[in-house]
Amino acid sequence: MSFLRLPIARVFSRPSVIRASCPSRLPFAAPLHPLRMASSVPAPRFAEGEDPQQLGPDTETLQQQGWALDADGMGVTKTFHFKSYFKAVSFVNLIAAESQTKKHHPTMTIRFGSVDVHWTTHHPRGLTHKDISLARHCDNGADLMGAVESGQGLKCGPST
Ligand SMILES: C[C@H](O)[C@H](O)[C@H]1CNC2=NC(N)=NC(=O)C2=N1
Repeated sequence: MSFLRLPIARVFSRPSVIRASCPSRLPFAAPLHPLRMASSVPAPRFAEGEDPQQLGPDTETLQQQGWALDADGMGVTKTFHFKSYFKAVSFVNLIAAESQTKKHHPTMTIRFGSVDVHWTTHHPRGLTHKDISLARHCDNGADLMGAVESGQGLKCGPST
């Protein structure tokens, strides 16, 4: 079978598009590759109308920048670390302003010295170019706000 000749990483990262025309199959619309069935490695699942040829490589680049794909492949998350609570909140405000402009809003969790950002698209369901582009905006904004490596962020107790 031809897929057996593909490198494992390529097989596992092959993206798929969710077919909104068949809602009863959601969220399991993407055909699972036999090798991925036994694996927990997620693959991106793009919303109807998105271009997987374009967004597949873009998503891989985001993953290389520290963004993690949700288990269902329909969202991306990253934690940004800061040396002060004020910087963390300022970063959130920066993202909030762009979100308002683009009419696309992340889920953000502010901690003492870090912010978790999660992007997904609800309508149409799945990963879209908006998620990808705003995730990139977060990376740029984090640089602007002086984000640091995880070990260097402000900490307050073991769970923060
Ligand atoms: C009408 C309005 O633009 C939509 O409801 C927007 C609002 N913000 C949103 N944000 C996100 N993350 N996903 C959406 O699908 C979404 N939809």
